[in-house]
Amino acid sequence: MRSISIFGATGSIGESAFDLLMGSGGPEAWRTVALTGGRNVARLAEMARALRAEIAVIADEALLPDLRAALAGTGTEAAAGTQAIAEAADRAADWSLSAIVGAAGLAPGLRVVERGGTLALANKESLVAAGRLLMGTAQRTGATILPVDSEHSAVFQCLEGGKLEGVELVTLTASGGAFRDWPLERLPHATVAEASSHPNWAMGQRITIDSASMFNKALEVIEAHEFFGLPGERIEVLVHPESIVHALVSYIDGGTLAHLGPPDMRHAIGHALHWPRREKLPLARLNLAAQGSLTFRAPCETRWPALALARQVIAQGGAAGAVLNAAKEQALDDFIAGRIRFTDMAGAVAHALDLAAGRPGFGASPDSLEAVLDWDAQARRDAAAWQTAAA
Ligand SMILES: NC(=O)C1=CN([C@@H]2O[C@H](COP(=O)(O)OP(=O)(O)OC[C@H]3O[C@@H](n4cnc5c(N)ncnc54)[C@H](OP(=O)(O)O)[C@@H]3O)[C@@H](O)[C@H]2O)C=CC1
Ligand SMILES: CC(=O)[C@@H](O)[C@H](O)COP(=O)(O)O
Ligand SMILES: [Mn+2]
Repeated sequence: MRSISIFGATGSIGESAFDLLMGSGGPEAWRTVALTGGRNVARLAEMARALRAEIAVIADEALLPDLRAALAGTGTEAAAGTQAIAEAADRAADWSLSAIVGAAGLAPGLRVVERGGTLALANKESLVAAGRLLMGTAQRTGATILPVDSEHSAVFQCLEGGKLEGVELVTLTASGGAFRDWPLERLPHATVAEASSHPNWAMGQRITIDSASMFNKALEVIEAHEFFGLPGERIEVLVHPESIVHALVSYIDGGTLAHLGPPDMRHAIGHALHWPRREKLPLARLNLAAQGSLTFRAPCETRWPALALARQVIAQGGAAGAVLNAAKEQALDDFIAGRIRFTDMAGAVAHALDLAAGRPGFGASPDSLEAVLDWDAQARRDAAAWQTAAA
C-alpha cells in the first residue's frame, strides 16, 4: 500500500487531492501519514478521520486543543505549529503533496526533498524563492520533484518526463484572469471581490488574485526556469482565455506539442500521484467539438507589468526570486487589506527588488532555508514601506 502526506490538505489543491484519494479506495488503498492545515480545524479533522491519518497538524498553535478534541478517539495524533508541520515532513511517506499557499510551504517541502522523498509540488512559491536550493538538494539526495502546477505538469507531460533535447521554446498559457478585457483606466479601482473571481479555475483567493494581476504567470515563468533549467528567453507566455491548452513545447524541427484538458486540477494532481504510470481518472473528458474554438493572443506588458518583473528576476538570479515572491505576498496582503490599490502591487514589488539589488550578497543564490527567510523578511518590510517611499 502506498503512503502519502498532504501539506495544505484543507485548501483548494488539498481538497482535489483528497477527492482523488477517496475516489480511489480511500484508507483501504492509501496509507495516510500526515495531513496539515492552516486554521481550518474542523475540515482537517474530518479529512484525517476519513483517511485514518497517522498525524494531523494545524499551523495555528492556539488551535491545538480544538484539534485534539476533534480527533479524540480516532487514533490520529494531533500537533500544531510550523515546526510540527516541518517535522511531519520528516515522516517517511512515499508521496508528499506540497499544497500550502505561500512561502510557508517551503520548509516542509524542503524537508521531504532532504530525506530523498517524492515531492508533488503545487507550491510554486518554493521554486521561485529557493529554486537553486530545492533543485540542488533534490540532486544531492536523489529526491524526485513532480510538477503539479497545471502548466508545468503539461510541459512535463509534453517532454515525456523532462527530456529537454531539441526543445526550442516552452509556452505557458495564461487565462488573463478577472481583468483581461477591462479598460486600463479601470484597473486602479478594481476591488478585492472583483479580483477574487477567476474566469475558469476554482482556486484559493490568493492565486486567483495573482491570476488577475498576472503575478501568477510571473511566478510560473520563474518556476519553469528553475524546474526545467531553461533560460528565460525560451519561456513564453501566451494569453488563452479558455484555459484548455495548458502549455506547449516547440522543438527545433518546427514541431509543437500541446497539452490540453478541462480546467480541473485533479488531472495534474492525479498525474503526479500515479507517475510514472497513467491511471484512469474519473474526470470530465475534453469535447473540442462542443468547445468549438480556442483563442490566443500575446500578453500586453502595460496591463501586466508583473511579466517584466519575472524577466528581470531571471536575469538577476541570486536572491531575486526570494525577494520577488515575498514582496508580492506582502503587496497582496496590503491589497486585500485595502492599504494599496490593485495596480500598486507591481510598484511595491519593483521597489523591494530595487532595494534588495543594492544589498550585499544579493547576487548569490540563498543556500539555506534561513538565508531564504532573511531575504524574505527584508523584502516584506521593503514592500510594506513602498507607499511611504513613493509619497
Ligand atoms: N488552487 C489551484 O488550482 C492551484 C494552486 N496552486 C498552488 O498551490 C498552492 C495552494 O493553493 P490553493 O490550494 O489554491 O490555496 P488555498 O488558499 O485554497 O489553500 C492553502 C492551504 O494552505 C494552508 N495554509 C495557509 N497558510 C498557511 C501557513 N502559514 N502555514 C501552514 N499552512 C497554511 C491552508 O490552511 P487553512 O485553509 O486550514 O487555513 C490551506 O490548507 C499555492 O502555492 C498555489 O499557488 C498551483 C496551481 C493551481
Ligand atoms: C490551475 C493553475 O495551474 C493556475 O496556476 C492557473 O494557471 C491560473 O490561471 P491563470 O492562467 O489565470 O494564471
Ligand atoms: Mn498554473
